[in-house]
Amino acid sequence: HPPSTWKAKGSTADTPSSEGEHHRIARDENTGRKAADEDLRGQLGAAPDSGNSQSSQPKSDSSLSPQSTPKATPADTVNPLTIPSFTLDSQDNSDEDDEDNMPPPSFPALNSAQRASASPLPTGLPPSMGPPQSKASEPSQLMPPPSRVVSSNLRPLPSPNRSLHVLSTSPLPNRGPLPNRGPPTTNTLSPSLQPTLAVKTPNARGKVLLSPGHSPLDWANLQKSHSNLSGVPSLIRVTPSMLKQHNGRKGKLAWSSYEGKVYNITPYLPFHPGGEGELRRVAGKDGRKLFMEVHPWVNWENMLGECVVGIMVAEGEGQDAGRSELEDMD
Ligand code: HEM
Repeated sequence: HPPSTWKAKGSTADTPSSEGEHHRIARDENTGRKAADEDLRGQLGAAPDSGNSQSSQPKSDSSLSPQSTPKATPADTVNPLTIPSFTLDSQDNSDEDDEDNMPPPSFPALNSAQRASASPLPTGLPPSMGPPQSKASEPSQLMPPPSRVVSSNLRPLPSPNRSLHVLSTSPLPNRGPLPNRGPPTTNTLSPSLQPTLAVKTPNARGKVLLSPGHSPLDWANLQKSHSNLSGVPSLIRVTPSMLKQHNGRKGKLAWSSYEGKVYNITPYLPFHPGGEGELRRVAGKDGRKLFMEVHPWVNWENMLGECVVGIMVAEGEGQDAGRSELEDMD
């Protein structure tokens, strides 16, 4: 800034302006008009008469040319229009004038979020549906790529024993309910449907362990062999007493009747998925009711097709009676 002495000289006190306050301050800071003139002479090349620190400041200002600086001349000959104003107020006023001449600032600002959201997106979508392009362009705002699947991070597959255990404890689909072998917890079933006896499960898994070579497939293959599994040379007529005698005990065969047909269940005992003990319960008697309570979906005709002994007849009409009748006919 120019020294305050320039203000005192350039804009005289008789100039009515808002700079009067500054001029008074300038005069107060200096010793008077004489001292100010001495400073100006020093600036114009005249011999300085003192080492005043304030007089040296204008020398350092390269913008001040002695030829263009009118302040060395008497104040009455100076054209006020050519005198630049160095006061702070003048400088501020000039800036304000420049700002006044500038167009008003845009509102919202050209780079504001309001303007960005109000302007249509290049995709033509409404702003609410458009992707946050400005944010998406920043790498920090992008979704992280999916982590690579490493085999070591995967859970180990269940062991074969574990998978078998799960399968055994859950009901198989489309196979109907499992038999209730324990004591009844509820009394919702009719008395006829409730099991009369509690059946022990052969193992903790609730699945009967069949001996090797006695799987359902083994039984199917045995039936396909068309070997006579009935234990009789030909179909016979079976009386109720005859059926009762074949109860599978003490080395006797196990017969069971189903809807008028008599089957030799003896060879099927080790193949029965429900266990030999379960199947023995119907030995020597009609097993249809118990059979249907446990697994009505099982086709006993196909399962025991090669085990047919004969047909149920009334007492006194059994094989012996029939044979005698045939003998009588002969
Ligand atoms: C001769 C007559 C019978 C035949 C041909 C027979 C056949 C079968 C067959 C094929 C299965 C397997 C069913 C499946 O997996 O869906 C089975 C399971 C079963 N059977 Fe029999 N059965 C007979 C009699 C009986 C009787 C009288 C009882 C009980 C008193 C019984 C109790 C069971 C039980 C509890 C199962 C379920 C085994 C399991 O799911 O682990 N079965 N039977």
